[in-house]
Amino acid sequence: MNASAPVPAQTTGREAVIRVRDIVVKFGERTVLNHLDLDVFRGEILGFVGTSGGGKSVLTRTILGLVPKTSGTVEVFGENLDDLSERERSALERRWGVLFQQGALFSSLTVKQNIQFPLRENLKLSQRLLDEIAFTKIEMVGLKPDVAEKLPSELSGGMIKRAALARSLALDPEILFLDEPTSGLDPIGAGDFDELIKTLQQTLGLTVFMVTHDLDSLHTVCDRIAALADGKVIAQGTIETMMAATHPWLRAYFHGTRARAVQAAHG
Ligand SMILES: Nc1ncnc2c1ncn2[C@@H]1O[C@H](COP(=O)(O)OP(=O)(O)OP(=O)(O)O)[C@@H](O)[C@H]1O
Repeated sequence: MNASAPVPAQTTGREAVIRVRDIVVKFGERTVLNHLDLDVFRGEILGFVGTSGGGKSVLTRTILGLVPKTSGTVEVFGENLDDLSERERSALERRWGVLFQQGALFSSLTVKQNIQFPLRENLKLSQRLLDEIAFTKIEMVGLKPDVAEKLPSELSGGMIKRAALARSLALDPEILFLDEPTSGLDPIGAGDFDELIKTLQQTLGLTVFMVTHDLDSLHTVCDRIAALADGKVIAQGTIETMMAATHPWLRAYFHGTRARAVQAAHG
């Protein structure tokens, strides 16, 4: 780990399912991630916060292999992603699910077809089994069965998020990546979605990497938080650790007006 963000004692000895080491990502002259280290431990919900435009999505996309890095390593399930053959890489990718910020459902496909898309791409299953799985996932994310035949344009924002979540769960992943899952939802919808994430983590044993700005989510669902500023993880630990941190951005974020209101609400 870098000197500014030592791994807290309570996390040592746990299995890191994602291990990011010394990652540098540059776009032209601009360095977005600057020798960043991060661990995500099995079974936890890690909330990833940071300055706006600081590189949270870039880190997520780097872990997923969607952004080329200048240097550093990403290990997932103990495998260095750079060392994998194409076949090994596809097998590993089937073990994670991703929920992008806008849901990113295929607009011309029904919810059922969207959920079945990754299944068809990766497995050879009968239509009966495909339907059974789609309906299980729809139920799992708290949607009614009649949503199966609807197009994304016929759904509310909250339903689209749930449908996209159902698709990201199609292949029974062990890790779930969520990019600002509650953005665009009203507070009640956001609270319900947080609760759903927590329930899924507990019932499915998921490890969750969640980029968020939502202080309610950090308080209610995250086991641990990591904060990004100046291209590095500047602090990590529980919400109490974050609140005790002295970095100016962390102080502003965790002690601002909005933060005080949220703390009052969560006792
Ligand atoms: N493909 C790209 N090419 C060039 N610059 C990029 C690219 N992707 C991201 N960036 C830049 O990298 C920086 C970090 O972007 P990123 O989207 O990761 O920030 P973020 O922390 O997720 O921000 P926010 O909280 O506002 O969503 C931004 O300055 C962005 O413009």
